[in-house]
Amino acid sequence: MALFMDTRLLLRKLKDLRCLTPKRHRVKEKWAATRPKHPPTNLALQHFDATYSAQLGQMWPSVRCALLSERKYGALFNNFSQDALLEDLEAQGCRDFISNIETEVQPSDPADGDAVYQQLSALQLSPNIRCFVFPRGDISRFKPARPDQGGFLGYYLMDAASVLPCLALNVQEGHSVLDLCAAPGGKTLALLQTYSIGFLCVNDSSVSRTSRLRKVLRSYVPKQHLTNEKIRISTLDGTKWGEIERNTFDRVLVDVPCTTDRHSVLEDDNNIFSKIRTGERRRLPQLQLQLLQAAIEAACPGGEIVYSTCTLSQNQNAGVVEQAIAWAQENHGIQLEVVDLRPLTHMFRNTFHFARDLHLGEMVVPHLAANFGPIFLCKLRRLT
Ligand SMILES: C[S@@+](CC[C@H](N)C(=O)[O-])C[C@H]1O[C@@H](n2cnc3c(N)ncnc32)[C@H](O)[C@@H]1O
Repeated sequence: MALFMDTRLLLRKLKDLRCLTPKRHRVKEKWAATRPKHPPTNLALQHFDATYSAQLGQMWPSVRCALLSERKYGALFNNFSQDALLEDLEAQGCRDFISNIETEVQPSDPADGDAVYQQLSALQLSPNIRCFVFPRGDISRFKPARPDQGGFLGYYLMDAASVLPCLALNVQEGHSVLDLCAAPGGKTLALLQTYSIGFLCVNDSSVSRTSRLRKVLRSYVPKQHLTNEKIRISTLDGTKWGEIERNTFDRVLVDVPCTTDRHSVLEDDNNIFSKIRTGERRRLPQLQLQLLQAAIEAACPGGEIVYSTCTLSQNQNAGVVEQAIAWAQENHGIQLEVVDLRPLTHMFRNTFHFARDLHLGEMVVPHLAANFGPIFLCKLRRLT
């Protein structure tokens, strides 16, 4: 009997060996017929090779390599969970990169040390946001988070650099905050960790993504923090926000749709470089501009806006911000100042690889030893 089974197994194996099947009898596998001739991931890479080699010069080959390699995650710690996870995470060898800044800030040049420390004390970071990462060069993965006794998950896995726009937003006690493009909700969750927000408006034009966001909030945040007095969730077109609520919010986060560079080179599904989405992709800078304009109008005078993307593209980053600043001045007499985020990048320079000498904003660039990003962020303050 055993001999019979072995023979059958052997025969099946032999059948699998294509080299033994005469060519005329070979059948093309199904995927070969349905796979697009030009997979979107290839188109994305071709596009990036053309634009980023010009934009990033010598840096592009190493950034490209990191972009194509496995990304690193951060575990956004959920302060609403009852689980004693801190020790567990630390025992795994990871650390909270935000509270560990004391050890990171060691100005190599004592001459510029004072200036850096002055800037650091001026930069009040949103309190209570904690995000754990494995050390530089360590590519260990986090286990999926488990629910605590109350059913709340202990951490949310996301690109650790995505926390930077939330930190830069600098939410203070009682602030009213608008998260204009919020789904699936990683940054909303980070903002809620501050416990400081007076009222939070969460919006995303996509109904399906907003339901994911609701699910995320239910899995991490107790009901008493999600009452109508504290939070409002909407599915409006964010570009129209200026027509709904002007001069209202102390803080506005506008984390716009973009070419999501990392996703675009790795996943064919839902890829903005697929042929049928060419028009949508070309219209992105215009949509991003309209969303940033709406965010500027929604902020109150003195209020602050953080614009963020997950692309390296200059057109979708500094290009959009420049146009929005000019538009606000010319059409609404709104004066904006660009807030210097160098203290923030200095603070986290041991965790992330930042682009050097951008003329506007800051950018986390993927790097094999610290494979986070890309994340671009630029902070504006309304002076009028
Ligand atoms: C980069 S994602 C936001 C990610 C989110 N901030 C987070 O941290 O999980 C961009 C979002 O913008 C939304 N979006 C696209 N067009 C929009 C519009 N006109 N108004 C509002 N949201 C829009 C998309 O549905 C998408 O969820």
